[in-house]
Amino acid sequence: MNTPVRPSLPRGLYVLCDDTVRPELPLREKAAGLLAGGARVMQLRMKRTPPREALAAAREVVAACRRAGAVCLVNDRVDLALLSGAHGVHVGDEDLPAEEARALLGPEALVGVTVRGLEEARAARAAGADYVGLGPVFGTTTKQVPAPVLGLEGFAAVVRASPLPVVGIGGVKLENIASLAATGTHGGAVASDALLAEDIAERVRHLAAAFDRGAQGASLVGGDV
Ligand SMILES: Cc1ncc(COP(=O)(O)OP(=O)(O)O)c(N)n1
Ligand SMILES: Cc1nc(C(=O)O)sc1CCOP(=O)(O)O
Ligand SMILES: [Mg+2]
Repeated sequence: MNTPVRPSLPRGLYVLCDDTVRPELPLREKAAGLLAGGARVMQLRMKRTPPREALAAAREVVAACRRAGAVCLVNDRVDLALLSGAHGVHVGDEDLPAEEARALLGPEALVGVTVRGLEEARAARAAGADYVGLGPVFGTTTKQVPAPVLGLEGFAAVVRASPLPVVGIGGVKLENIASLAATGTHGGAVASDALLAEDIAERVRHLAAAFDRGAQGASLVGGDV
């Protein structure tokens, strides 16, 4: 019998293909720009797209990610992740619990969970999550987040102790992503800084390179900020 193979979450830049940022630009065009810039992991975040359109968009974006060799996760919607053949899902407090997402998607799916601190990261691990999204690291206008800004030091403290790979989110931009990476975090999630750029692909290239530079520094000095 074959053992199920779950993809690993690529390290580095994690992009959000988000319908709340620059809503006039179709998701498929956002995804095309993000992938042209070399995005290796993409979360499709649809908060304002009606269900049938969301399913069509998910199928299109997942197919584009698979052609490009990128991992595609659907935000919130386990049903859409299943129907579109996504690699997995990202869930938070207002979504299905991680255990139920895992039960529906199976052992080959990636499941990410939003956390606000270390205790929640430990609980996410116990619930079968593969990684945690930890934020908000910095202030953001993309979403009203019901939690205080962690700042780099607060974020780094959780990264050091987390039992799961951490993806930092919230206000991550070109000017701060290298410092974020220097905490030793597995990834940095970016929505507006990539999607509001005139040239999305070029911005993604710069963001990914800046993360990698910061991570390189972290590995040289042991990961402390
Ligand atoms: C990588 C990552 N981390 C956290 C979140 C936030 O998820 P959630 O708390 O479910 O909030 P919404 O994104 O659904 O508004 C995320 N999406 N991605
Ligand atoms: C969707 C989301 N979740 C957050 C959290 O902290 O849970 S912050 C956030 C917004 C991320 O967008 P931007 O890169 O534009 O700040
Ligand atoms: Mg959610």
